[in-house]
Amino acid sequence: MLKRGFKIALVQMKVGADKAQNIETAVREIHKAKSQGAHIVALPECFNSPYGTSFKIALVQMKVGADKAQNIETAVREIHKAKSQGAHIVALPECFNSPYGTKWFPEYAEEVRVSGTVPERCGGALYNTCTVWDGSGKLLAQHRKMHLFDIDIPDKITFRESEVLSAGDQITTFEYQGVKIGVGICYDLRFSEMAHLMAKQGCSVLIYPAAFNMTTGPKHWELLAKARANDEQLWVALVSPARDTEAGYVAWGHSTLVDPWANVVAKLDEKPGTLLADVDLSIVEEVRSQIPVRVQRRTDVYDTVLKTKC
Ligand SMILES: NC(=O)CC(=O)C(=O)O
Repeated sequence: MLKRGFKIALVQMKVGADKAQNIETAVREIHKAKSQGAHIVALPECFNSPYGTSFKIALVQMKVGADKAQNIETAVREIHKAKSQGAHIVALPECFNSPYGTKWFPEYAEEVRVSGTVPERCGGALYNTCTVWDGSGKLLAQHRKMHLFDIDIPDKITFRESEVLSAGDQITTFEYQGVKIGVGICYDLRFSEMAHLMAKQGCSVLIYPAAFNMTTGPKHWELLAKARANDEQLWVALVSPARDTEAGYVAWGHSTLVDPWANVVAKLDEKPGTLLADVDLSIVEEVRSQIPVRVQRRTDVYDTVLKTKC
């Protein structure tokens, strides 16, 4: 029957935020086209997802103070603002509800799951935990900081999260509207193995709520974001609290978005503000196909393996 020609149907359908609705529309149109004699039916690119190849991310670099209710109010206001400006994903800084410091974590810890990154109390233990939620209030992911920030730089900064916090032991990734995203918290950024395992699980974007300081921030913040982006050929977003020079722990600020070529595409200074930018996922494929290190690894000689189950 196809020898002398055939009927093709090109379905120009509406693609919205509701994945199930998109699939229902596609199936209905396929059946309709078939009943009208179509031999081949084609759907648009990313017919199940509104992003196409890009989405908008908002990194909320907010002022975090001692007033927990005020911190939460600021976060909620900034989330609404970012959404009204078209953001699909909004990220808050590490410990957005609490001053960053081991003496504060027990007081500010939450037993119920709270969005963003907060000190979490679970039974007798405290964690530094990030949860991710979709627009309908469904929990998509929960990450407990896996690498605790225990450092000692004489005359500069000594910090020992392990005095009060327990470490998580899970790699955390989630899928939102067809995009696989990995989450790490602050010191986790320093561990290339963790980023590599998230990339191996299919991530195109890594988001790190973080709070580097005035010693490590200028030295390593941007360097590490670029390193992870370059190593794994994906997007890296770092979101910090704004700098408060009166605080016990002074955050570096400079929330940053780096593309898979390791270009810094957007960066804030130290003041409160929201970085709103497009994340173009086609660049992930571009870099990975042009510099194909992912398929050139000598996994016959070495490997990075996950030892806990996700
Ligand atoms: N605060 C952190 O967890 C990490 C940090 O400041 C650093 O690695 O430097």
